Amino acid sequence: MPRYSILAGIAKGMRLTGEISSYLNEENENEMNSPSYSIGPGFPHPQKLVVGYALTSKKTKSFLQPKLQGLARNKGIIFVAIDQSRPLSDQGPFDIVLHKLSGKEWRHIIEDYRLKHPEVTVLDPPDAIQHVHNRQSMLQDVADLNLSDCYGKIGVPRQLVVKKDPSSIPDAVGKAGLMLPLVAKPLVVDGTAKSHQLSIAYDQLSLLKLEPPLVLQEFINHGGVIFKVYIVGEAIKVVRRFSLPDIGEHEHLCNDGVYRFPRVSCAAASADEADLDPSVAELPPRPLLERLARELRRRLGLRLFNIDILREHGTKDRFYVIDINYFPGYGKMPEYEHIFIDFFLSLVQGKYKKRLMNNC
Ligand SMILES: Nc1ncnc2c1ncn2[C@@H]1O[C@H](COP(=O)(O)OP(=O)(O)OP(=O)(O)O)[C@@H](O)[C@H]1O
Ligand SMILES: O=P(O)(O)O[C@H]1[C@H](OP(=O)(O)O)[C@@H](OP(=O)(O)O)[C@@H](O)[C@@H](O)[C@@H]1OP(=O)(O)O
Ligand SMILES: [Mg+2]
Ligand SMILES: [Mg+2]
Repeated sequence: MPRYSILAGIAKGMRLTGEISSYLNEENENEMNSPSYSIGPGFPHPQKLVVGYALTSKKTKSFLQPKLQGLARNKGIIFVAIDQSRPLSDQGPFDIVLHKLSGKEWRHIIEDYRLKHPEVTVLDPPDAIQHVHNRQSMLQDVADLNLSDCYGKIGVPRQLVVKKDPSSIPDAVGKAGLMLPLVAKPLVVDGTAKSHQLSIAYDQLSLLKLEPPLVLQEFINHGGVIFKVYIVGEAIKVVRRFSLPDIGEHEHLCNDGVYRFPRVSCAAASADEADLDPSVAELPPRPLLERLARELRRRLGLRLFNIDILREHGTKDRFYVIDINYFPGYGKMPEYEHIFIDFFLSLVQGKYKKRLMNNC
């Protein structure tokens, strides 16, 4: 029996008798002794909120930290691992499904599940995730936004997509009017280390050495600090990270070739406490981020993502979005545990209210 038909049943005055425990597989049975959550005033019956998750082991470790699990348990939220070797519909029932796995097969499984179980909140829809797995389409929605007069200007760097034939790159770069140096990024982000292998091309000749399919993006000097804007539903949290240093005239002239660079901004070390030039360190204006997050949530159809933003060095309010990631490393986001718990509760409260309205 789907959990939400139970909610609707309760709303109509039915009593709940031990049905929930049959939902939980054995390994979670002792969770039944933990507290339950109440989904709102006038709704006294306690419930368990079950979050099924299908994540890589790396993600499970970084996201499902003991503190999150403990706080969640106290609020009546339990996490249940999805067994990928068994049909998804035979598992649960879940209130929420969290997932980040690569491959077509998983996409089909989760899409099929969404269609068959509209009562379950799947975070997030596979098509919406696919959209941000391509470095061209991921930034298109930002480019389409006209956020030029919202406490600052926000756009995307000029960029060019090269699908094949590296010999055509210098010409294409010239025609598109892109200025060197350029950041070369694999077109598709598929969760592999290779899809995060970026390089800088300093001169025309080195463009021939690049391996399409890729995106060539103008390098934006930003004072070595990047802003990572984490979004969890309605919540927004910004952190500073160290990034690449500026490329001045001198560095540009003295370098040639293609330089691979490491995943500098992914490192856990935060730049939040560093002694930085205030004009570089100042966070982007809150109203700008709120507007951007709201628009992107709607346009992308995602609730769990982050946005990488650069401030052009020497400007106060010229910002560039350079990357959008689905279900990023939230474990590094301060207070992520409370933010997620509130988010999960808000999702079921929202659903419950909707059900009540429909039943009235
Ligand atoms: N256009 C740019 N101008 C200047 N620096 C850039 C630019 N694009 C990327 N960088 C630098 O390279 C880093 C990685 O770029 P990007 O975020 O696009 O790659 P990614 O592989 O998607 O990384 P992530 O681990 O965040 O998913 C950025 O954090 C930033 O330091
Ligand atoms: O490795 P971390 O935990 O930090 O998380 C990174 C995450 O890897 P994971 O999903 O395998 O965990 C990456 O996902 P893929 O593109 O490779 O799918 C991407 O979202 C990065 O931007 C995240 O770093 P952050 O932007 O938060 O610094
Ligand atoms: Mg990034
Ligand atoms: Mg990325």
